[in-house]
Amino acid sequence: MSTSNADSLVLSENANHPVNLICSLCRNFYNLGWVTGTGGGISIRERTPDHDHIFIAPSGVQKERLEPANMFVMDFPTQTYLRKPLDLKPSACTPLFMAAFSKRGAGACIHTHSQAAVLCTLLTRGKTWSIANIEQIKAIPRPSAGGYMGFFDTLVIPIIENTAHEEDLKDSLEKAIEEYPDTCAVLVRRHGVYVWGDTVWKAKTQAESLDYLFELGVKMVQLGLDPAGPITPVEE
Ligand SMILES: CSCCC(=O)C(=O)COP(=O)(O)O
Ligand SMILES: [Zn+2]
Repeated sequence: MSTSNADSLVLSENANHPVNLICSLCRNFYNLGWVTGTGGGISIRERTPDHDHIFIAPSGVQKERLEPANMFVMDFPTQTYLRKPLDLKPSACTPLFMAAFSKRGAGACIHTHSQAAVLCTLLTRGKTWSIANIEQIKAIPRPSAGGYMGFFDTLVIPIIENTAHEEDLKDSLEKAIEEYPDTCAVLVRRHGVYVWGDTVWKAKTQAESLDYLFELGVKMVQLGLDPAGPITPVEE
């Protein structure tokens, strides 16, 4: 069987090729309850000395059943599609993924519909969600200091309001990215979260750590504890 130039962009035996990673990670995310019922997904940017490509899954498909042949490939510098599967549309999250690539130089961006993320947005009517003094915060980067957050730091994640259509979140997500220069994530009220990282593995670690913190934060509120409150002194 002959293969077109465009198909060669998505055909690889390498498990770490972006299209293969999108398929395997989406199955992983599905099992975590992050991308059920077609919601959520991931986009990966591949920068080499020869090219700068964005790999995007199709819209409205069950993300745990993706195959490499379903993938869109965009040339990042010209923002034109190099590969467009017939009868499919690129993810509605594409403008949001592009914001993370353009404004943060991200290597991957993950969007989840995790219930823990959604619950955190419902526990406040404010524009941020916070948690403090939890070990897992140390997995979250703080680019302004050139490293990672510390145990005694307060993690603040901006929350934007949901819109009728995913793509209409772009302007408010970009605004949140600018207003919170240290953040690696933006929560979307009643919807989920976007998390990005310098590499696909950093994006995954950060998404897992944040989801752990979201779930913990929800449980703390259920127990009457303030996730962003001070450490209660222990008895001497
Ligand atoms: C029930 S999912 C609604 C759309 C959405 O929020 C989402 O994250 C999935 O968008 P896509 O276009 O990638 O299917
Ligand atoms: Zn979504």
